Amino acid sequence: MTGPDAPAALRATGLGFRYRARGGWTLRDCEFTVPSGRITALVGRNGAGKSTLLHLAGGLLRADSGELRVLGVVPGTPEARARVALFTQDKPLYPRFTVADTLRLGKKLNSSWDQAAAERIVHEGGIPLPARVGELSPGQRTRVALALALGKRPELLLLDEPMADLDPVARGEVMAMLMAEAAERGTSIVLSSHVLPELEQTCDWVLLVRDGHIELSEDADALRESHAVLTGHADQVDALAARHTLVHHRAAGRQMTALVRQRGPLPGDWHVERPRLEDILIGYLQADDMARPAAAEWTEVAA
Ligand SMILES: Nc1ncnc2c1ncn2[C@@H]1O[C@H](COP(=O)(O)OP(=O)(O)OP(=O)(O)O)[C@@H](O)[C@H]1O
Repeated sequence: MTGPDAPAALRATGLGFRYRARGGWTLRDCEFTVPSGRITALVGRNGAGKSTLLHLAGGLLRADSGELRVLGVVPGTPEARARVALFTQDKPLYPRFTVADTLRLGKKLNSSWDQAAAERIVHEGGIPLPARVGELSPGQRTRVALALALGKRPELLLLDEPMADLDPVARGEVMAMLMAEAAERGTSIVLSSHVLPELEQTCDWVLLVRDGHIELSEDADALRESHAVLTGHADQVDALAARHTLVHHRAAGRQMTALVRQRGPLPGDWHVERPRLEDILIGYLQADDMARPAAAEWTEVAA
């Protein structure tokens, strides 16, 4: 179901998770809602917790605290498994199977299987159906795994760095395919990626994870409208920070460039530019560095 009454694609309340072997919390107090029918960019620095979040949503891991719902249901239940597809970085496929065997298995396991859609995805990559999966390149295996995920005709598609092994042409094709899927079928898509320019045209919702917390869960256009890149004299920074949220700033001599979330009219003595989504995301990701102690301070903390 899509539309205003549809349950959220993802909803988390107080969500927490820790890997037993590791001890501390990997995700903590996560509160967010991703509406259905969106293409969501899941972004964050290495180790922020993106894959963990997708594995929880896909039902491969269980929350240690709080609650996560996918399309209004508990992840990993038969209902959720029927409606949600998860593409993981390790792409678990049987290497001795041919591509045709793999799609046959997809058909056997999924009542809503769309063989034509799955075959189209592998054909577009020039992958012969009789080829053995174990003899394919990583990028070709990515395509087969995507064919399995999309052939299932899921209502929610969770993709963990699907572009990582693809060549530039294939990346464009896969992005176009995902946009068509969302536009034609209303499929909700959550896509983790480090390639920010590719998210600019595709994604209309942003979920940004920082050190196991959700920092942003917001409409992409609303983010563009509420942020500004300002350039001006560095001695104005305190006045700026008093009125607006300073996400990230960088000084070069007396000049300063700042990414701010506006909390009202901007003062006139700054040069103002509207940022691209990529600029905003980089600003938030760089803000991680400002919040972290420098290397020497890490040593002190550890000592
Ligand atoms: N199986 C595991 N056992 C123990 N710790 C893990 C395991 N998987 C991930 N972690 C840890 O959990 C944290 C979050 O990892 P996760 O893979 O979710 O991050 P990520 O945001 O997807 O990173 P990346 O962008 O590098 O893929 C990291 O500190 C990682 O070391």
